[in-house]
Amino acid sequence: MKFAQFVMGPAGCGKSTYCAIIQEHFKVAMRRTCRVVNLDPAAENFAYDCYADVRELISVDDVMEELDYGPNGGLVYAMEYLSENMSWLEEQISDALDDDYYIFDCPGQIELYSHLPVMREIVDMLQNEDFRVAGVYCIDVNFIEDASKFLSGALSALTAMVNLELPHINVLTKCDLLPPKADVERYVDGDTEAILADLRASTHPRFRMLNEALGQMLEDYSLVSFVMLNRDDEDSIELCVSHVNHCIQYGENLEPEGNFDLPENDADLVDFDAQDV
Ligand SMILES: Nc1nc2c(ncn2[C@@H]2O[C@H](COP(=O)(O)OP(=O)(O)OP(=O)(O)O)[C@@H](O)[C@H]2O)c(=O)[nH]1
Repeated sequence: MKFAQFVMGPAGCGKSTYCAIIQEHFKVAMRRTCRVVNLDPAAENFAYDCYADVRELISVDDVMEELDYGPNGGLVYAMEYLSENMSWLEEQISDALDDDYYIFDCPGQIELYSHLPVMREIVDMLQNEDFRVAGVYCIDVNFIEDASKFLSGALSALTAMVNLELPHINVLTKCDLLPPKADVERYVDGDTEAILADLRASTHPRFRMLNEALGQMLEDYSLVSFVMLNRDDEDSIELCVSHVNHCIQYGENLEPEGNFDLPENDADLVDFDAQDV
């Protein structure tokens, strides 16, 4: 069995940064390799060590230049091209061995998860290749400062979850930017009643039944809980990794790999045995 995270979320929510943080955590804290594959043909730059890059197959810039498409049409064209040339991606993962771990950094456009088949096709291919895949949906914590924004974010996460049918984790990114007294606990804890109370106070009464139906649906799908990720807080990174790994059952009984340089000072060693998976 091989393992993978499929990292999704709106443009600019911090997907690539999330991938870099997790790759670094694997390397330093767990001393295991984590290969990150860029699946965004519109990506510009990223901080992780990229194992394979879809832009070697096709980039949105090339599509826009050669076919005179706009950025959104170019992205859809590029992803459909990837779908027709799935052998490229199969080739990139062809040397994956048992217990290998991959992260796929996906494009953000919602239509790829709502009504285009390509992301589902990629997931199906990975599962056929013996990958156990977790869907990781990133939402910028700054965009859930009120209940209606939270509801929009949760519904877009639900779209991806329903479409891909993967074990699913929602991650609130950029928590280092939260002001000290920010009140996001109710969203993190999945307190649907508190969220509905906020919605009742902030939206017109004619939306009351709709809001309550949406709140009920989120509760039914257990979608109102999120893991907070603060890149400056190692405990929060570890918690996030352990949530994701728990849902794909990665890590039990795995030894660290022997090919990492150890820090000179033993005190710098991170206690990877304590990882809570
Ligand atoms: N302070 C802070 N900034 C972050 C964090 N994550 C991302 N950013 C910033 O947010 C911006 C977007 O981050 P990316 O990681 O490129 O986001 P993305 O979702 O991959 O973006 P697209 O690929 O364009 O959809 C960059 O300027 C990052 O430096 C974080 O955890 N903390």
